[in-house]
Amino acid sequence: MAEAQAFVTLATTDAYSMGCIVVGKSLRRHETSRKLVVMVSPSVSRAARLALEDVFDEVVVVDVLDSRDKAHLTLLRRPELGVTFTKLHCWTLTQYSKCVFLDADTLVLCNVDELFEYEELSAAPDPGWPDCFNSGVFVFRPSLNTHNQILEHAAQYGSFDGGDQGVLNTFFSDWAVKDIRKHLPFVYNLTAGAVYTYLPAFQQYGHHAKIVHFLGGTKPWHLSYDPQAANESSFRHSSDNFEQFINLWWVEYYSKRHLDVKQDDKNEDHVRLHSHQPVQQLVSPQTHQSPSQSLKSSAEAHHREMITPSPPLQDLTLDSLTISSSEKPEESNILIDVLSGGETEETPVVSPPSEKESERTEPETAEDSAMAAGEAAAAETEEDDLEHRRMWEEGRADYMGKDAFDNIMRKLDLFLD
Ligand SMILES: O=c1ccn([C@@H]2O[C@H](COP(=O)(O)OP(=O)(O)O[C@H]3O[C@H](CO)[C@@H](O)[C@H](O)[C@H]3O)[C@@H](O)[C@H]2O)c(=O)[nH]1
Ligand SMILES: [Mn+2]
Repeated sequence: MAEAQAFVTLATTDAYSMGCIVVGKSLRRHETSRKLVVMVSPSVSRAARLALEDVFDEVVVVDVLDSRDKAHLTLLRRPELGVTFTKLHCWTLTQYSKCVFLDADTLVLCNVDELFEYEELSAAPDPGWPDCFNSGVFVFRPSLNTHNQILEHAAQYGSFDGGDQGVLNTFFSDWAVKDIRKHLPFVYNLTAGAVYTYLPAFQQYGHHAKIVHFLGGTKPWHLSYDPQAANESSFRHSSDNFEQFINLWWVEYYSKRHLDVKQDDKNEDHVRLHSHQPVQQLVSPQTHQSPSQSLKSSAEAHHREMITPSPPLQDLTLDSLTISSSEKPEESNILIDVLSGGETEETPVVSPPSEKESERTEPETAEDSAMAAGEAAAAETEEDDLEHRRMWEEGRADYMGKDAFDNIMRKLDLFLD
């Protein structure tokens, strides 16, 4: 019997592939010891697949399954979700004994390998109907037998929401009441909707978020940070708490770290910092656009990204920076760099991906950006900084305090001055 375990995600389009990249990178950032698998349909472009291969241990091509259940999908107002039946193919990954499925629109905030201690079918409640589980994060055991049974069940009963979540909830129909151990804590599948409907709970418990799920029609890759809109009270009211996660999503999307630490070739030399590794590049989210404008431009940016897998910025190596790489032998974390003022030798280059090449602002020299970073670092005492870093590494980032969106933005902006 297979012993290996894996995190599994899915993309049937290039846009959802962007999400998978973030799922994979965020799992690697937090040093999962499990394999990473992405299922893709043949409609995913070659460029997108190549980008996925950099992050995932396995890219598995699967056929698209479609519920074609217009009636129910219309009820859900999401005509595109029939294709989520494709998710059911995850049960065919029998080279693994146990897996954790993560939707492509999730972002992992800390190491969540403990999820493998749960049994099939474990999942968190859906915020819309808590007696249903949300199928964006679930623990399962691959089995061709179960796969067949679920497909037969789907053929016979359909899906009450037209997507996989409806099928899975009627198939694992005793989830709500049978075994509380199969209820994942909500922090493993924290959705924006829950923030809006129960803000005090988010303020109380949001610090413990482990996986954020961008459930709904608008995904991070459709959006960009808009500081102007964020200051308008209506916008602020509804979304300022969740907005920071969109920013983190973009930071993760553009981060380059961890691409070369796939489990297979993971060894000490790879994991530790090495002076000839390309310098971490960080591209801040797009700015100065209304959400509707950015919908269009981020699609264009995505297009660019998929055609040219590397970001449209020049690659720097540590050799081109004047700061010594020997001062800090520890692998640094790009988010820590940003949050703590970027005082490490791997000063990230921050530049907004603007529509026109000429609009791009870049630090004049690496020294300039390093100096700005140095000043920012001085504002924080070393002790605070160490504690902050330790908390971050333990996955206890204070997204609503020190690591709040505004602080991240402020520190990102320092690099642009
Ligand atoms: O065109 C698509 C649409 C979806 N997906 C994949 O299917 C997942 C689910 O779709 P998503 O857009 O994330 O759905 P949600 O907005 O999260 O909506 C809910 O409803 C869906 C349908 O039941 C469930 O699959 C979700 O887990 C549940 O959270 C995505 O994350 C992708 O992995 C694709 O690859 N291509
Ligand atoms: Mn989802």
